[in-house]
Amino acid sequence: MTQITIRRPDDMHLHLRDGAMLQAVAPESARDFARAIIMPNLVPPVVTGAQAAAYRDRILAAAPGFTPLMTLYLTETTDPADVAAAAVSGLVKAVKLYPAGATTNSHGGVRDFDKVMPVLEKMAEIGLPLCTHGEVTTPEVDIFDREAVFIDTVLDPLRRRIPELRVVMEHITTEEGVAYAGQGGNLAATITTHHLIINRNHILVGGIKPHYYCLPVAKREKHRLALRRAATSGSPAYFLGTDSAPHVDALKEHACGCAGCFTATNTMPLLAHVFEEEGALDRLEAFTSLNGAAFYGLAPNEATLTLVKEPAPVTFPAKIETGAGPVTVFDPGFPLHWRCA
Ligand SMILES: NC(=O)N[C@@H](CC(=O)O)C(=O)O
Ligand SMILES: [Zn+2]
Ligand SMILES: [Zn+2]
Repeated sequence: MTQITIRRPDDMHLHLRDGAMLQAVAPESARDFARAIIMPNLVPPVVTGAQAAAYRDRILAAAPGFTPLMTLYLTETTDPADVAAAAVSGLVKAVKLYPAGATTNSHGGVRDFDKVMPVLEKMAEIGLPLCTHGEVTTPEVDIFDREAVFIDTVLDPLRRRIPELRVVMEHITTEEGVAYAGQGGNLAATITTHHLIINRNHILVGGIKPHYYCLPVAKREKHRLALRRAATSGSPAYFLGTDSAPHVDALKEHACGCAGCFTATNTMPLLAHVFEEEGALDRLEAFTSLNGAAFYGLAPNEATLTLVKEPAPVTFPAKIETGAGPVTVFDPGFPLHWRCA
């Protein structure tokens, strides 16, 4: 097949940042995607409905025609009434849980779950999903085990406490995550583009590759293969959340480099490549354009996106320029023949 047309995709986990970075990266997503669940880990974070409304306006100004689906950053002092009002008005589509210290700008996140129970109970009542960065921060737990330990010691107990809570396990990276999310029902998971392509060897073999470093960190090959089976299965429990997370090169190529891969520019061609490799191009649309919308109770987009396979490799810019400095575009390390028409 040399061409495929699908419903216009949605990115159910996206970092757009703010200011000059927002101006540069928002059009990169808007080119191919209709909507995105917008992560709230700004500095300072998007905590209140009023902050989400103001951030939404800044995104719309940077990418007219793109539909940002806003989220709130859960803190131990989040007001359940403010969350409920922002959800009922249609402004906010989810609340994001960052265990304190787990990832970029997560220091204001949750330490004591007892303190957020009233918010979570309210969310369960009104059907507002909780998106989780699913890694424990316990220093003793190995970084490659932090997702699996989170599922056993945080997520599963939480879901037993509030069975009605709708949960999206964000950016799963392990076969444990695939299996747990596969229970479906009020549970689902996003999978990133880059975790379908790289394993931990890509980060570490032959020299450290800072642009492949993200959180949760890529795992062993068997986990990448489990993610590929899940993403291409067609199961409604799995959908695309790119976690495209721009950091300027100066902060990636650094003695203590930031976590995040920037995939907004070439995600759809990369996914066409992956799904073609798996013999599952007919299930690309479910992953990128149907399953996530269904979980969030949204109609799929009416507009379409056509992907074309070229005989010769297609090139993408190695970097995009932003007012804050250059940002390196994710390089899969293989020739890519797909492009968006
Ligand atoms: N994924 C990442 O490695 N980084 C994200 C944060 C996150 O999604 O955990 C970021 O905001 O930079
Ligand atoms: Zn995260
Ligand atoms: Zn993220």
